[in-house]
Amino acid sequence: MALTVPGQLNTEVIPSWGSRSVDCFEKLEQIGEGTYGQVFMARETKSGEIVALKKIRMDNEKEGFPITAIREIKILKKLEHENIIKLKEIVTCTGDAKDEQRNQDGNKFMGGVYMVFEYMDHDLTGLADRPGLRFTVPQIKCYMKQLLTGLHYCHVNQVLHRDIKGSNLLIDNEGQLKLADFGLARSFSNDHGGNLTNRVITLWYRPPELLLGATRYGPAVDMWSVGCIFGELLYGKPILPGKNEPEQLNKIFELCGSPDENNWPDVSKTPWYNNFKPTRPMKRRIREMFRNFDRHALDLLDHLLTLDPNQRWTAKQALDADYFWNDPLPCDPKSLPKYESSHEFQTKKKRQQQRQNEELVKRQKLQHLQQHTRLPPIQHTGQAPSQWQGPNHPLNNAQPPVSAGPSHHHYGKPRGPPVVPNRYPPSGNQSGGYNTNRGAQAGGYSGSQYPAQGRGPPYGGSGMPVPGPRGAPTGYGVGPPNYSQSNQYGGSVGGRGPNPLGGNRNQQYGWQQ
Ligand SMILES: Nc1ncnc2c1ncn2[C@@H]1O[C@H](COP(=O)(O)OP(=O)(O)OP(=O)(O)O)[C@@H](O)[C@H]1O
Repeated sequence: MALTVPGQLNTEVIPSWGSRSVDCFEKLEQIGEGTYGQVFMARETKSGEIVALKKIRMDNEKEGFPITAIREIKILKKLEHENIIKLKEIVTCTGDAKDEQRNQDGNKFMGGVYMVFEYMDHDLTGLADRPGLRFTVPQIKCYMKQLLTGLHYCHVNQVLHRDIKGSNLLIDNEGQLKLADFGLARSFSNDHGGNLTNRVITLWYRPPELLLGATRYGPAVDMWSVGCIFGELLYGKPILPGKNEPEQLNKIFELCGSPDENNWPDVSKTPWYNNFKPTRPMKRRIREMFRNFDRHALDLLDHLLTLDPNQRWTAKQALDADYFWNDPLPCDPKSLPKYESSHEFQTKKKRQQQRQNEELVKRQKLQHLQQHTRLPPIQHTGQAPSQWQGPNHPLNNAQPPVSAGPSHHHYGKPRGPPVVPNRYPPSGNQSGGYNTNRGAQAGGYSGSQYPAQGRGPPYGGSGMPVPGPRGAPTGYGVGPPNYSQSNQYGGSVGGRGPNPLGGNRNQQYGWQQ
């Protein structure tokens, strides 16, 4: 692969791409399963290097190679930055149907096209789901800073990610965080019509302008998602877990206040405003809900979760926030503890296994009860614990079955139920007063307000998932975003003067030593 200086665009074409076979790799285990295809951990046979292979799903493609994959490859080829996942090469496999059958569970790959990525030990959702794991404040600052630095680089280079969420933030055991899954990303440099799809970004992380039907938008959409991730890291669980689009908007308005011409000039011009405007004014409650957060954290959160996309902080503004320049400073990524690998796919699988075990134990107990109810009680003394009652038994570990949060794709249907038990340890305000149990109707919408499914513009009131661009590429329009491209994203990440605590904001956001 041609080398470029990190932080610069890679404009060279790599001629060898696609010329190698996937047979150069040995499949180790599956680490991801997405809308897009499966992801495997694999070893390159010759060098022994561990990589991640993402199989490009072709089964639904009548029209050849999927446009989303072409976009992802094109965008990733041009981005070169330490906080963006590195696409190393593309490999192919021409296995026939018989081979595919035979290799289904073996260590060979089936036919198709694979993207070869550098391997990352965790994704943020998988890592945060580890029982007993507690992120420290310097650690949260460290991850947030890397997320913002990577995103700033994307935006400077006129790329919108459009699917920022925990499972797309990969972390290695050196503490490096990298943005991944550019399947919904798009370059907005040569578009001049502003007709982009609004059916992007996983529901819980989707900004109000998209939910209100905007098709002219810019980097601010990613910044809303960053706000949701930040809130989640501090609060310990997703802060806006809507079940469907109307409920999502309602949750946003309950937390951020209802939009009006004062706090969001021109909101009434968004395509679906009249369908979804709240029936009563609602107060902005971020500072009240999260009142126990550190004031700098609260200030950053407040600026990220700003309703008006034009007033929402950019990645550069966020990197300049006092939060990152006051004690405790972000830690050096290398100083972070090393954890056993954890990907959302695996933690979910483990949980599923645990739930199955619990079910089995329940059924066995019930059977046992049924068998013995008519017998005199027996005293069990000195008996070894059964395989279901040992110290590692799930019942003894008392872990509630948890939903992994929304990581299913984009089109309005988050993975997992809406009420998600706390998956983070307390690191901010645990008694912050944010009531996730408030129902969709609590916020002033009348249920009848939504057009019936299939009628009218936006969403059916039923909360049914809406087909999205991966399934229907027609959703992608061409045209520029309507946000101003003036200097905001024009330069390198500069700071705003010396860090009072010794760091220098002009030094590319260097780490605390
Ligand atoms: N380079 C990598 N190293 C390690 N794990 C990875 C890598 N790339 C992806 N994964 C794992 O695979 C999962 C799915 O990958 P990715 O998001 O790229 O696929 P997708 O099909 O677009 O999934 P989704 O539909 O959830 O967005 C990630 O959440 C992550 O856990």
